[in-house]
Amino acid sequence: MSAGALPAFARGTINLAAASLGARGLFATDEFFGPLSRMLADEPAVFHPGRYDEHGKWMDGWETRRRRGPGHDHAVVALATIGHIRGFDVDTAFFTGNYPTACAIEGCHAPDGPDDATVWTELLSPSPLGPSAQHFFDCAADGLYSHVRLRIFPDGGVARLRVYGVPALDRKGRENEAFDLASALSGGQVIALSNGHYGHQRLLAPGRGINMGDGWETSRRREPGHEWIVVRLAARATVESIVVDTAHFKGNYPDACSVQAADLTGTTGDLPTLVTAASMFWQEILPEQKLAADRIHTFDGHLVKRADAVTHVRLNIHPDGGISRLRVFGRLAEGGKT
Ligand SMILES: NC(=O)NC(NC(N)=O)C(=O)[O-]
Repeated sequence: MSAGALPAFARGTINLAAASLGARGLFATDEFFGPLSRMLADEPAVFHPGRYDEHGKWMDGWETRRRRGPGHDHAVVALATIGHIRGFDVDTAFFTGNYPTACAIEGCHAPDGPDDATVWTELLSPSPLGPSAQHFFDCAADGLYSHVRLRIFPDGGVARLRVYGVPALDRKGRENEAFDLASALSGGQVIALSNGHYGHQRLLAPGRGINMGDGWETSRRREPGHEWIVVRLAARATVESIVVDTAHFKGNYPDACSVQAADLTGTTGDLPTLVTAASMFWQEILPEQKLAADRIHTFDGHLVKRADAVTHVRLNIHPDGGISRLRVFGRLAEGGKT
């Protein structure tokens, strides 16, 4: 596998253990050399050869002290949202003389947090780890998980733990209310786009962008036309309002935006390829609207045309630029699992 490439099990998933999505370290048996929170950072781990702190060598990850007796270390992570788990990346980047020799992972479904009575299910049996490398493990477990417990044998450092999974949409209590169906935490997902030169991964993330790198930004368009991005909603829904946030995009916010939508229930085949060709003809639900720099734009009832229930939306930006967040508020419709 080439550097940066992800295994097949990660396709269509998000990292449920990403701090930027809301995952948190809840407990660790020891954090002497490196706090658990560092293991959940989004950015790839780095190494600073001359950097030491009062505990020893500064390492970019969770690192426990050397054990001098029996036992092993473990840590509990609250996932960003409850989901189905497809696999893991246990990354020991830069841990060369202090990586654990093996790890194991368990999961539980405890929306209010695990306690002594919590039942943990083994998701990864003890598996060997090596120095400074990503270790991908697929996970065939059924069920929904809110937390994982990482065991390391006997001690040592893990630069990053990534838990690849698919968020489970919580429909309870939502039958009669509008909510953001594009949210990555509900299962909204970008499936195709015309240009993502400076990234697009955070377009559907929770919260506001912290800087210009926290959103979708295209390169400068040097020919006629415009850029677009297609989002699969968390479920089939009727759209009521749309929020387009240009936070931090000041010299490069798009001049205008528009939104189209379609119901692709029952469509089979390679959806990213299909929508690339077909989405330009989808029904327009928001006609072209002027945008402003660094601002939340809310387009509601009188602008958003009430379409039938849809499963996908296409945000067009004219002609190019950056959008920090897209939110698509709607109500659940019958059937049509996307
Ligand atoms: N050079 C080290 O990293 N040593 C120790 N770890 C840290 N972070 O200082 C250790 O004992 O594993």
